[in-house]
Amino acid sequence: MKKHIVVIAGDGIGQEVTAVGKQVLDAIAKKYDHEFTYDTALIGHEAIEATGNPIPDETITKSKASDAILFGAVGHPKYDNDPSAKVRPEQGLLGIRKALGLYANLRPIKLFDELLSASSIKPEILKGADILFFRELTGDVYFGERGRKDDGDTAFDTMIYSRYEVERIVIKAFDAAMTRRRKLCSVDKANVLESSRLWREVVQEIAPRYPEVEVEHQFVDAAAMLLIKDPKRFDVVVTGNLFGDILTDEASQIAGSMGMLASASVGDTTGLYEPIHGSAHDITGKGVANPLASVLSVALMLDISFGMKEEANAVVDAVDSVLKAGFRTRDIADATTASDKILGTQAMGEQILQRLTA
Ligand SMILES: NC(=O)C1=CN([C@@H]2O[C@H](COP(=O)(O)OP(=O)(O)OC[C@H]3O[C@@H](n4cnc5c(N)ncnc54)[C@H](O)[C@@H]3O)[C@@H](O)[C@H]2O)C=CC1
Ligand SMILES: CC(C)CC(=O)C(=O)O
Ligand SMILES: [Mg+2]
Repeated sequence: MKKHIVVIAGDGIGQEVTAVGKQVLDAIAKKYDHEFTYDTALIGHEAIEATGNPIPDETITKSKASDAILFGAVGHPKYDNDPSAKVRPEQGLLGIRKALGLYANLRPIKLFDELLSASSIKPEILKGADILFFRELTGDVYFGERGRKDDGDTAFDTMIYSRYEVERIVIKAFDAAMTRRRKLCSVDKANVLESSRLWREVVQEIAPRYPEVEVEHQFVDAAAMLLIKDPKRFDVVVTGNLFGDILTDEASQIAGSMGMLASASVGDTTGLYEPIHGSAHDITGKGVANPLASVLSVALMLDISFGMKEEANAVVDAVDSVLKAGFRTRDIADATTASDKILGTQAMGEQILQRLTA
């Protein structure tokens, strides 16, 4: 099969982990006789440095022409410590999501058994946890009106949702629940927020179309607690942009590390595949970042955008095999991991590639 992929590695460890993801794509193309062609594009801090714009038009044009996008991360400490900066790397990521209409962000939380002891949660609580988050990605407080008033001493961000925005993500989540354990948890803050009351209303309206799906509503504060107390109670979770952003970083601890969580952002056109983590300034350039979230993002691309189930499974199996062999990056190593099995980013990638080329 012929596919055209745009690689947008971005900032910080985005560069390091995406290099491994790209090698995995190459290995899959070779093993299964596919023709993957590539283009690269700028985003975030590196795009600001080169063009003054965190999301150059060229990046959008190339992305629109792609079959899929492999994305790394954006962010730079310079901006994190300068609240007054008007042009910011994160605008690049928000901008590409909006421009491509990528309204549904799928974040699977799946624990590899080998990592049971890598999490700070007790193994008996974790074992068997398997959650699929649907995070709405192009609305909410990230895209609502924001600004300052009273000579800059008052600031506001608007949490805003329209009915159609809620409907389309909720339908996707129900459809996914039908292919899984048929449980859907909708997370909101409807006891306080009007946008959440609209959200809950829409879920209640759509639910009768899926009589086989058991629906529950949780307030976001309680959902945050239940995720750690009893992660196995969740199957599909659907929520807004802000709540989904926060809850999935929390849920990464169910999978052992931020470095393990992949995501797929889909809408009506191309798909964008990225780790859920950011540019991780604290480890950038050290060669220790876990590349498995990028590798697993490639698996999601193969499956969701290209319909290559066998290839996707081969990538997930390679990750499983590497973990079974005891290899770990620093973030998923525990006290029992032998020091010679703790690998850097590229060495971990090599282990994956060895299995895909065997
Ligand atoms: N999707 C994106 O591009 C995102 C970008 N950001 C940006 O990234 C920058 C850093 O933000 P943080 O809050 O520190 O979030 P972060 O996700 O970059 O890092 C959080 C913690 O997880 C660790 N971590 C993340 N990915 C890892 C990996 N692959 N392997 C091992 N450890 C890993 C980091 O070392 C850090 O201790 C900021 O500028 C922020 O705006 C943050 C989140 C998402
Ligand atoms: C720029 C942020 C919205 C990125 C982020 O934290 C995420 O998408 O998870
Ligand atoms: Mg996030």
